[in-house]
Amino acid sequence: MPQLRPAVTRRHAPNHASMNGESSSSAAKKAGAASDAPPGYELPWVEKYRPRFLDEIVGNSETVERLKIIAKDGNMPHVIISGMPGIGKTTSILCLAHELLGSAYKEAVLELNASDERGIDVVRNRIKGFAQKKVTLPPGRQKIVILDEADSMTGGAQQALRRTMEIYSSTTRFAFACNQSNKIIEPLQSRCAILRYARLTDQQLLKRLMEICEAEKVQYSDEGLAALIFSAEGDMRQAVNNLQSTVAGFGFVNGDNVFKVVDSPHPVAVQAMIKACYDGRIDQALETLRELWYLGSPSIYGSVAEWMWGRLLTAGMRDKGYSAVDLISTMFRVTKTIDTISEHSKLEFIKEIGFTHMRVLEGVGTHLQLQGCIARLCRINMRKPT
Ligand SMILES: Nc1ncnc2c1ncn2[C@@H]1O[C@H](COP(=O)(O)OP(=O)(O)OP(=O)(O)O)[C@@H](O)[C@H]1O
Repeated sequence: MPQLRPAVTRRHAPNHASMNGESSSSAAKKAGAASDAPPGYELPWVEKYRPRFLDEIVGNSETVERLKIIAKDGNMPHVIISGMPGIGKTTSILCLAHELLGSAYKEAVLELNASDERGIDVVRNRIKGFAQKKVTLPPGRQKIVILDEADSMTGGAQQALRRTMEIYSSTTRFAFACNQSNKIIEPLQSRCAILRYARLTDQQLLKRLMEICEAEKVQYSDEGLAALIFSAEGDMRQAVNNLQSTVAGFGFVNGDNVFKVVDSPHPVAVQAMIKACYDGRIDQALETLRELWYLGSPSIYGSVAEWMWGRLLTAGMRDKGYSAVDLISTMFRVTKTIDTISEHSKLEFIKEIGFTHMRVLEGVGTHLQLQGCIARLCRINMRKPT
């Protein structure tokens, strides 16, 4: 992952488009921007830059190659695409359907997602009705039923699909997108080709973000892009949404602005805390923790009144108030990326942070819990007294 560098290289995204004599709209097209929005209406960038062709999909290249072959040859099998949110599963299915069906898309595709009713009645009526419908298609092409977020369909509705998928398979194919393929019942899984999408790498996110920055003429720093990538954790939708929110809120994408938008602890502060633990500087580590936690909970003060006083007196000074879950998960992610800690200590740190994370999730998300974690991290590298 690109390291968060304290030195900020301020720059304006070079407008290669205009340098090459291209307009910014053609740069946007290069980044895959959809151009059918009415003038003056700004689409969310995740929609504006949703890939329209399989070629434009970033990452998971082997799986996307398989889809391209299907798009070329036709005769699409029933497919399940599974993976974490925001990595291009739905987009891939939509691109595939467009490439297979072209202008017949509107007539020959039935798209249902979690916002539609998808109980057993919909399977019996709408899906069956669509499967029975006659549509003239090029040879070797079938109608497509796209079931997005299929893992939230009821068991009964999934059971009801079994026969429909078989009876109408000569004219209708099914494409499921889901986060967890194990939530799709076994009989459906066995009827489908299962494709798994992995989370996107930092380089893949970076490349796409830079393309969008160029198309939108966004002002950014390297540190800002690294912060977007860090907070997105491989989720392209999150990265693009956070980019747009930061631009809308601040006009300039740097680390501080991004972390304000995503409202998570600044990794540079958390990194300093972890390094202090590694060096055995417990007072400093606890002080950083206090700054991040401070005023997060009245429990560290004698009474709520005292806590309110504390808030008033120190308002604007150290009002971070991050929750235990935010802090412990950032500690985990930051520890993974610190290069200056030996591999052995890193593993020990991650183990300790993992145990604390578990306790926090069990309900004990107190300041004391995190202080205990810091103390144990400091102990890892301490030499035993001789
Ligand atoms: N691989 C990718 N390449 C380019 N853009 C992507 C990719 N993945 C996601 N995006 C961007 O994120 C948006 C959401 O992607 P998509 O709907 O395909 O996610 P998903 O994997 O189906 O997520 P969910 O599981 O939440 O439905 C797209 O409109 C696009 O802008």
